[in-house]
Amino acid sequence: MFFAVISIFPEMFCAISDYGVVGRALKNQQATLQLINPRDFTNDNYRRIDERPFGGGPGMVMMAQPLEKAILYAKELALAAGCDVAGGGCPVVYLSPQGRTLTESMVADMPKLDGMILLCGRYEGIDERLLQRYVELEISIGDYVLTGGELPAMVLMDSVIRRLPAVMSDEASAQQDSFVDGLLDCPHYTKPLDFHGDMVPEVLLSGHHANIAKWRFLQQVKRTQLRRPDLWRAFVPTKQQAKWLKDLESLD
Ligand SMILES: NC(=O)c1ccc(N[C@@H]2CC[C@@H](O)C2)nc1
Repeated sequence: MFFAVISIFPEMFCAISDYGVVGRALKNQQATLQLINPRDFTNDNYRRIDERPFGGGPGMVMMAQPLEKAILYAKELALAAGCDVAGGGCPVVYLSPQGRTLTESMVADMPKLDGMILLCGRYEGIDERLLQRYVELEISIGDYVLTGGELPAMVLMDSVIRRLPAVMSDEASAQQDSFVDGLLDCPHYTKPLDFHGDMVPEVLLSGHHANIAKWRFLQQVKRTQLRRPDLWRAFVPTKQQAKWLKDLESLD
């Protein structure tokens, strides 16, 4: 999957390109990451990419022209990478608090894309005319304001790349399925068996996989009911899960 990032701080992205599952996926070319700095598309000696806002007010606004050139260059790279740019296979995505809040179900659909061009703003934001002309999808990672779109862009890429078929291991994808059906995750345990007298739940040591699956599911249910009643109300159990739910009162 192709990713192009437009940012005045491209160095920030080593936080995902140099570590862990995502770093490995990029190294193995299971996903590609092109970093594009709008400053390289300026014509003046100061490489200006921001200006004072019309109408006054605090701060600076990112100018349309350097970003437009950077977006057009990103589209060329996407084309060269085989993305169906004209057919919407590689949307320009703007990260902002005004966007649609990112959810796992949105993430689940993204690997179907050929790629994404992620536009990261700084200062007070980006000239509205650039956004209206080029942005196809506006995404927020939550209802709070950050100093830039880079961290949201990395959150988005991490959530998508980890779900690419070649990246996710088998047992993780099974786990992913249970999680993505709208329940919170179950508790996890590993060595040592005894942590300050806190022991690992017996069922997890039993080797009885059906009982373990049932216990984990009921733990997810309990946790979701307690912490996210909104998710619980929307949850639709499978036939097997519905059977397990009948035993909920027997949960330890
Ligand atoms: N919640 C979010 O996903 C989010 C995204 C971007 C952001 N800040 C940038 C800086 C200027 C403007 O481009 C928007 N804050 C919060």
